[in-house]
Amino acid sequence: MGDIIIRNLAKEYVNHRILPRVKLNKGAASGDRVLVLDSIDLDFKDGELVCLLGPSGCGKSTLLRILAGFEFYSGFISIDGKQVQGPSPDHIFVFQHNALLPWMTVRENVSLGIRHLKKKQRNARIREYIEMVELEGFEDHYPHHLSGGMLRRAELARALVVNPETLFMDEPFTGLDFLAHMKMREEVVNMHEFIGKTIIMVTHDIDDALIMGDRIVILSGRPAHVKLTQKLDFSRPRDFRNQPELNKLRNEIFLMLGVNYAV
Ligand SMILES: Nc1ncnc2c1ncn2[C@@H]1O[C@H](COP(=O)(O)OP(=O)(O)OP(=O)(O)O)[C@@H](O)[C@H]1O
Repeated sequence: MGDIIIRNLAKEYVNHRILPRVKLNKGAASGDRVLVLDSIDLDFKDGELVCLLGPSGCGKSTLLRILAGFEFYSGFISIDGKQVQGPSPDHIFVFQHNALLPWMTVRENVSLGIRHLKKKQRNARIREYIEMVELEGFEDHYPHHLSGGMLRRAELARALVVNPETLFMDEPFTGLDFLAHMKMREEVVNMHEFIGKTIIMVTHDIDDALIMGDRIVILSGRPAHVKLTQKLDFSRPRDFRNQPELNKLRNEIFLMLGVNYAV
């Protein structure tokens, strides 16, 4: 289960670095406070694929890190009925940039989260997930031998092999070329349909959000509040040319995010 409830969430950073060191030493001030998230209320259903959009620097990654238990916050968040108070093995984070360990092969990287399993069971799981992301034959390769798309797929396998209830993805397609991006997008949608886990994904790409999401959430500029939360009931595979309502929504979202003409 991966129901997520967020109530009255706020996040404030204290930025010490902009104060002169001498002031800090005298203890005259504790730093500038930056309110990043304010009064956020959201509900995500178990198994939903939710895409978070918003202007650069508004706090999308901050919200994702809070959900994954990496940041303190004020307000209330629960996942599957349990209040978020820190990281959990049930909630896996896929980072924006390659986070595979360079001194380990694909197989070793994928096995990281399941080292507690017996060898036979562990090997079967590794095989299953390497097949799922179509990396058969590359098990013994090191990350520097893989293309950008293969690295992202290996990361997905490493995240999924632990069978997490919830997956948090921070711009998972960063750095991929056009074709690899399209392929990965399709793979994540297929994988989501297959495994049915809750996925929360931060993206800059409005098209990714509309093609992939069961729901989109748009945050405002800082301090971010929820500007729009909308369920996407469009059939799949989605196509802007053949689904006029989807295309209309696309134009509205571009406008909402400050772009007058979507191309
Ligand atoms: N550890 C931190 N300390 C202080 N300020 C921070 C910290 N982390 C993030 N911020 C600030 O919080 C704000 C939101 O950052 P965040 O990375 O969440 O935005 P974002 O919407 O994901 O940005 P982008 O779309 O550009 O990746 C930014 O102004 C950033 O400078």
